[in-house]
Amino acid sequence: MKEKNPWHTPVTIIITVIGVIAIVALVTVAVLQNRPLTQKYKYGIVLDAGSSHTALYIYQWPAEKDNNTGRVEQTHSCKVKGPGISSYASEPWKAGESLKDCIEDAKRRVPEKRHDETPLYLGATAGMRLLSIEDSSASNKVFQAVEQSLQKSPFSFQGARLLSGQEEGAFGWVTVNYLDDRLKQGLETTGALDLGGASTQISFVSNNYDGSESPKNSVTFRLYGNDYNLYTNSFLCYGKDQALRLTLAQQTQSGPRSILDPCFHPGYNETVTYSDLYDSPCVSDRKPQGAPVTFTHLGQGNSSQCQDVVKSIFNFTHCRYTQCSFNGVFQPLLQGPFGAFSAYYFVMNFLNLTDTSIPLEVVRKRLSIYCETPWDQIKQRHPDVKLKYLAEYCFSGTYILTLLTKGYNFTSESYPNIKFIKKIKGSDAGWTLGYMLNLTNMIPAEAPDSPLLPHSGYVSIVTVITVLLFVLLIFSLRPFWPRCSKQPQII
Ligand SMILES: Nc1nc2c(ncn2[C@@H]2O[C@H](COP(=O)(O)OP(=O)(O)OP(=O)(O)O)[C@@H](O)[C@H]2O)c(=O)[nH]1
Repeated sequence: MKEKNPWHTPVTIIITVIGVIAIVALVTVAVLQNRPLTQKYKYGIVLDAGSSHTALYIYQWPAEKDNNTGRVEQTHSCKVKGPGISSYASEPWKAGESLKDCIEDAKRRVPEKRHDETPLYLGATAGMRLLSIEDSSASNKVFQAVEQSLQKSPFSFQGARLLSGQEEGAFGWVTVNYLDDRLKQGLETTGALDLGGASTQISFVSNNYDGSESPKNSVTFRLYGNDYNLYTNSFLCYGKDQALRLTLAQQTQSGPRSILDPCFHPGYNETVTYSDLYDSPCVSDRKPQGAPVTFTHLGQGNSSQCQDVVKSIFNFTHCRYTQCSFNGVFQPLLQGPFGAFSAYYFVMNFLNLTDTSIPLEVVRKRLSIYCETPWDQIKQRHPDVKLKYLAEYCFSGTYILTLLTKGYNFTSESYPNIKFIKKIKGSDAGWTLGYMLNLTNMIPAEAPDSPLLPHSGYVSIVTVITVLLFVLLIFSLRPFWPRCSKQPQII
């Protein structure tokens, strides 16, 4: 006598096997079909041809996600050796040559098969703005030389052009807010403070600015379905190197043989050529007549006098708007947090003053102690720092505080809203990323449709439904289940 197990009928076995195969097939298809493609990247390269130097930035983003925010990141940067391209006005070909090492570097960093589809841009800022004012033919020749050089690269060269101060300010603002993921989420935006060598930019959104007062300061954007009315202004000649020229020009108007500069350390002593100092459109019209060839630049290290001489390069006397920053330029009320980058960061970081929760008065006191320190001691303390940078930190720190408080009207209350930053999530703060995002149309005007479910959600739902179907199938086979009767089936 043998007990017959109903599960062993051929029909049940076949249905069970098919059921199991179906489940495995369904889950496999769900996983494979919806698996993110093996990550392929696209690349973009931007050259920032600044007044003091040129830098190359490489960006990358997942190939199938061009339109999504927060996905473009800087993977590498290369500092071009030598000065900015505007310094090659008398030998333009050298401007093109100077870029070659960084282009070679980029060729190694970007996968070879992506070279020809990688856009390459060069944007020139205040140094070239000044050169084009001074000598437009020389500036054109420099642009031609860099274009010729970049056309020879394997990348897809999209041209070299001069950015307006407004573009520089606005793209810096886009970069900061893109990297902070504020645009896509429609969050309150961060203002951008950029201090270059030859110009400085301030850009922010203010509720009391709709662009009607001083329309030249207005830039409007529609990004991810949100409208922004941005206030931006670029001050040519108020980057830190040109501002230093302005203060030195102020102190040498009578054509002296030596000056005792309160913004340089006691014991500092350098010979400066008048023609070098006045070789910039920012000061050239003020060159004193009959001055000797050189003057001796002596340091005094007197912070309050330094503040006075720095203040004197700003004009606060006329304002034809409801309110102004300086030099008669309109500025609405400051609003929200601010990111301050480029030289703001280099200088305040060196001076150990990036913490804006330190009261402004304490910051001033610390800077004044630093300025009063003799030059020999400063050099001993910082043997590895480039002497040119080292000599100027007292001036630069004083200039930054004066620009922020007297120029832009930051107060003890609003100063903590400033954050001195170099990078955000690994990418340098600056105009280059915003410029590339704009030219590659990577920030859509309207919010992109997001997928209904993430990949993992989709796989989980298919798995749950499949398991439910299997359980149903098992229940539908109830007639074949072994009965719970005590009577074994007799064959
Ligand atoms: N201390 C210090 N200063 C730096 C460093 N790199 C650049 N600078 C100086 O900081 C200032 C601003 O530099 P950048 O932001 O590169 O300015 P830029 O692009 O040359 O100038 P613009 O054309 O006006 O935008 C210049 O005076 C530079 O000489 C650094 O690593 N340390």
